[in-house]
Amino acid sequence: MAYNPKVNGSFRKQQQYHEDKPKIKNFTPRVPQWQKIDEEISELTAKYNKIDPSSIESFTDFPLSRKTLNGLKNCGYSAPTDIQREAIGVSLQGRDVLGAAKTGSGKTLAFLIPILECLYRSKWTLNDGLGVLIISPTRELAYQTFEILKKIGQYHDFSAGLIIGGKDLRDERDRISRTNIIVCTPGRLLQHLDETSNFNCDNLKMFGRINESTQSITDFTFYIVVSVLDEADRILDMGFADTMKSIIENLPSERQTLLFSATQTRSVRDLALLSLTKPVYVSVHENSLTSTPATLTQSYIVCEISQKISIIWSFIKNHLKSKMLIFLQSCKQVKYLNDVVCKLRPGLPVLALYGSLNQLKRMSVYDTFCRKQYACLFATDIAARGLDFPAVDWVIQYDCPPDANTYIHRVGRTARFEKGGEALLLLTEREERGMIKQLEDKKVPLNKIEVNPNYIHDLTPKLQALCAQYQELKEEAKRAFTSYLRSLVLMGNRRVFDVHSLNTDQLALSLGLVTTPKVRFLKKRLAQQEKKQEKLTTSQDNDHPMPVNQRRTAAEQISLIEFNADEGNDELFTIKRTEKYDDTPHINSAQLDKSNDIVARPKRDRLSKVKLAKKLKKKNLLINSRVQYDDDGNPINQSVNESNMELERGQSDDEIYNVEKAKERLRKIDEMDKELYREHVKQKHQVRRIKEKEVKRQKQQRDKQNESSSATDEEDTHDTINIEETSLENNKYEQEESNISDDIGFQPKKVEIDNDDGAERVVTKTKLKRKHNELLSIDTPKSLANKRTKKSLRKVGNDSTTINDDEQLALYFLSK
Ligand SMILES: Nc1ncnc2c1ncn2[C@@H]1O[C@H](COP(=O)(O)OP(=O)(O)OP(=O)(O)O)[C@@H](O)[C@H]1O
Repeated sequence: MAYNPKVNGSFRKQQQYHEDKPKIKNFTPRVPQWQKIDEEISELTAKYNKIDPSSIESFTDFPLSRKTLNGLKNCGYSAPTDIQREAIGVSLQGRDVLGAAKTGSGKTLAFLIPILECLYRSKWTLNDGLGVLIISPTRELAYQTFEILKKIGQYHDFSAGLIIGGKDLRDERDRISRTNIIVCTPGRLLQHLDETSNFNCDNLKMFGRINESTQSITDFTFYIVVSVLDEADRILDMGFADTMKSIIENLPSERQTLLFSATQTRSVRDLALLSLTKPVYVSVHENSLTSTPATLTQSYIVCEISQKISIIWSFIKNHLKSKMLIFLQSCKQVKYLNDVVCKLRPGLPVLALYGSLNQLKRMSVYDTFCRKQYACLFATDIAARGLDFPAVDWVIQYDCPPDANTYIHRVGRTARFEKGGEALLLLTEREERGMIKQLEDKKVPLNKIEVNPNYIHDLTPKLQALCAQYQELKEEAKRAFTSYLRSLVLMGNRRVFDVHSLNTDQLALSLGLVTTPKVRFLKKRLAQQEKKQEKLTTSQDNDHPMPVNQRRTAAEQISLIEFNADEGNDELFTIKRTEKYDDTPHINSAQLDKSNDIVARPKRDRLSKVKLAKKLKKKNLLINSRVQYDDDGNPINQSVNESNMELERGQSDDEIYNVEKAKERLRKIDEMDKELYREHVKQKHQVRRIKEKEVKRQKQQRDKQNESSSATDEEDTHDTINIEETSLENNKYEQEESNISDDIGFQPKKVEIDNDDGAERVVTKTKLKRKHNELLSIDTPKSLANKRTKKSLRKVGNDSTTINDDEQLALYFLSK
């Protein structure tokens, strides 16, 4: 082998290297991953009880897992906000939490961080199924929360799913049982709980609670769920309360519950519904001078209702370099204003977000508005809570909010996380009187401003022209008009919202409608109120005769009735939302620990069916009686009803409600029915036989006449053929009739020959049927007896008499 200095040289070097190194290497075994995780978990849990919120400056000061800290760092979150500092510690300790902080203060992370930690600590895997439920009031908010969860939880191995309406249910069903964290809306969650067979919350396994004696997390044997209610007060509001109740029934009783909102609920009823265990109330801005962000400038304008649309149009035209969110009360108003403003081309992107929009469109509008620098978004209250649209400059409330809480959430879409923003509220005079007081009570600082009339561009003529040009737009305007009035009626607070004080003609005109649409529900409502007022006056006159000067005026009484509607007396409409914050008892922080003792209000007993039936019977009302009528409007089957009554009469309650007796009674009625039916069939056959005989006889007569006559001209032959065909058809038709068809759309003609003058008459199937029914309806015992006698007479008589008798009998029946 030839010498290669390069190779040989390097070989020598290698040899030298190996000779220098010690021959036996010290082997230190690698620590397995699971052991590292175990060590980290025990290290973290040991620190939970030592968390001191006041000393925390960065997220790394919390005992959080490396994966969570990395996720937070990646998203640019380093220092916690006030609510995060206060709430994360207690949540990690396994306590139920009621978290309250101003809008845009970072409540979302305050519950997302503990839930990730809690799953990590219990070594949750994909196979363990559902561990955490996050419930949001709107689809957009659920979507937004899901997106943040994905970002901060990117280093964890948990599965998360977004369960909201408007998405493919089957797809959700397939994956739901394998999902660890579900972010959902209440309705859709309940649908899955009801319909998805492999989805239940029974075997939710979660981290342990604080051990009462040692004050440390030692007990890992509990099976519990962490449920998070974002915008808790809204979710527990009247619209969702029933759904939430059903959801909570499906959750295990051992669970940790976190509730967050800018306007936190402390109503006893809500807390009883959730059955919280010694909840901790975390409110970081309770002592703040205002309940809205300090960086938010708020003002309001008082104007006529008819001026609103022109003011908004002028505002948009003057703020083309802004991002604005305009709130309206109903979907139809949003749709109309959006369409109108789009048609008028203001010079910036115009969007609309409302509940009746399809899900894909909703998502795309949400994304578009997030991305745009300058845009105008018309929206209903689905955009009022929790949505974190970046850099919104203006929030305008075109319609007065239903209550102060809704106001706070609406304006909270701007001035988020220490950024600036402005809010403008449009009010009518009446709304100003009622609403401003409420807002002041809630610590909302507002300035009244005047609008320079020179800046208002009157939009009415343009709208009228548009409505005249586009029929569809006109219809939309009508719908917007009606839905606004309806929304006013549905508002709980009658001191602020009075539909009858509105000038509806002016409102319609301002929307571009020349004539005011008729609103039936308003008329009905007025009539109801008048009735009530009359009753009130008469009862006052009768019960408490009062001097005239002390009696209430009609207007006062109407408003009194309206206020009564606040208490749920409104019969025509149901109140959508009540101001429960004012009328339900509240619970303070000190009392929260005792909230377990709260007892749900007992339900009123309902009348059972038997009790109801007995009550009706006492009043001599016949239960489930039905009277049927024939074509001429005469009652039929009366005999059965009567016999029912006969049977029931004279029996004691025990006999009537005895099942065996009832069965016996039904059997008797059945027998009677069968007997009647047999009689009917007999009559039917009898009549058909008579008719056949009659036709046969007529044919024979004609044959005889034909034979005897010498006339053989074509016309006569033709006639005969016609008649023969007709009679054949008659037979055919009778065959059909005997089958009693229900096909009323098809009416074959029947030619009937008048016995007196031999003329042909066209009879429709309906007429025939009626006649047939008439024949069948001869079911009185007397007529039956007559028929039987005639039949027996025919039997004993000779042939010729039989024919005559039959003919007479047939005529008798036909003339009936
Ligand atoms: N620790 C933090 N550091 C920096 N930014 C944060 C922090 N926490 C939250 N934010 C930002 O603050 C903004 C508002 O947060 P979030 O939506 O959680 O507020 P919120 O209190 O839930 O508001 P709302 O009451 O309207 O629901 C978001 O843009 C979020 O990214």
